[in-house]
Amino acid sequence: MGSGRATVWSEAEAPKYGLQCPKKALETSQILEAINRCNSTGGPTGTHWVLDPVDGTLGFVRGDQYAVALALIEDGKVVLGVLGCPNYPMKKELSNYNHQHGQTIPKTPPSSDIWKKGCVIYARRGSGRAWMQPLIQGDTQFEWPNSATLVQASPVDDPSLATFCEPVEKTNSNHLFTAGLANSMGLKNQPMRVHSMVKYAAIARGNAEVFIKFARSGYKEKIWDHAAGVVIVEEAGGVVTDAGVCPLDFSRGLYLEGLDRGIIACSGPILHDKIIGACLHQTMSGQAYSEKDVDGAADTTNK
Ligand SMILES: Nc1ncnc2c1ncn2[C@@H]1O[C@H](COP(=O)(O)O)[C@@H](OP(=O)(O)O)[C@H]1O
Ligand SMILES: [Mg+2]
Repeated sequence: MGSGRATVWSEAEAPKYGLQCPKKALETSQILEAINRCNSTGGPTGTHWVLDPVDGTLGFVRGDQYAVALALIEDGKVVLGVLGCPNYPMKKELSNYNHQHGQTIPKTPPSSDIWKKGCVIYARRGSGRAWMQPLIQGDTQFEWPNSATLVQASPVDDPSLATFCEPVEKTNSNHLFTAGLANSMGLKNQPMRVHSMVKYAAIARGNAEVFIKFARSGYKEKIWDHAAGVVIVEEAGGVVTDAGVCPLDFSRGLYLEGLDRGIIACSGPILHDKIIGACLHQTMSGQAYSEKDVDGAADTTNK
């Protein structure tokens, strides 16, 4: 299951990850057959891997943030999430440096020796822990924990100190509505606009406190754009719901069916309560939340 693109993983890399290399190299037809087996449509029962091989395509083509996202869903619940973030630095201060300079990655790193580019962040449901480690470089053998470190969502619960992140593209989320929310909550920092599920990674490792995505009405969120990120944020201590305070429902097929307006991911319950309150207030006071409501630009296509 995935977003329709396929990556062919190099068999030669297998031993690096403690896996057995196939005795004979796979032929193209065998690889295509394996890819064709990826035809699950999800649902409430069974076990499914959910893969987004390039999440944040625009970020990828721009040389900015993107993620390779993998999640395991068992009977409709996400039990495992892994985010490979090739342009997201291990060092927290470097991610902050990027944000302060209005870009998600610096084009010129401050110093190449401290610039360990790229990380993998992952969590298992119920473990209460989320891990981060550098991408395996060169000939390094993968031997867990291989410099993996625990990450935790930020303890900040004062909105005036919190940073919120959102999609870069205003076609993907209503920036006007989120600016209104941020304002009514007293969020003072500039929004951190980041492509892809790296936004969930930023919450889980404490670079930002709030992630809000309010897509146009008619747009249906895909499970592969959120599954890995949600479990990672939750295990790192964060809270993720829709605007109606319901958990995201991964049991209803390829889409997050029944999603109430938008997605709100926070570093903790206090900020989450505040943003839900602000959201209610904003909706009651008639502020439109979807771009369609704002400018009539209905777009019901599901890319
Ligand atoms: N009109 C739209 N509204 C909301 N999300 C959209 C959208 N069109 C595409 N997307 C989804 O938003 C994802 C990117 O998220 P973000 O905007 O947070 O970077 C895309 O993932 P892909 O890039 O994997 O296709 C895509 O699935
Ligand atoms: Mg995606």
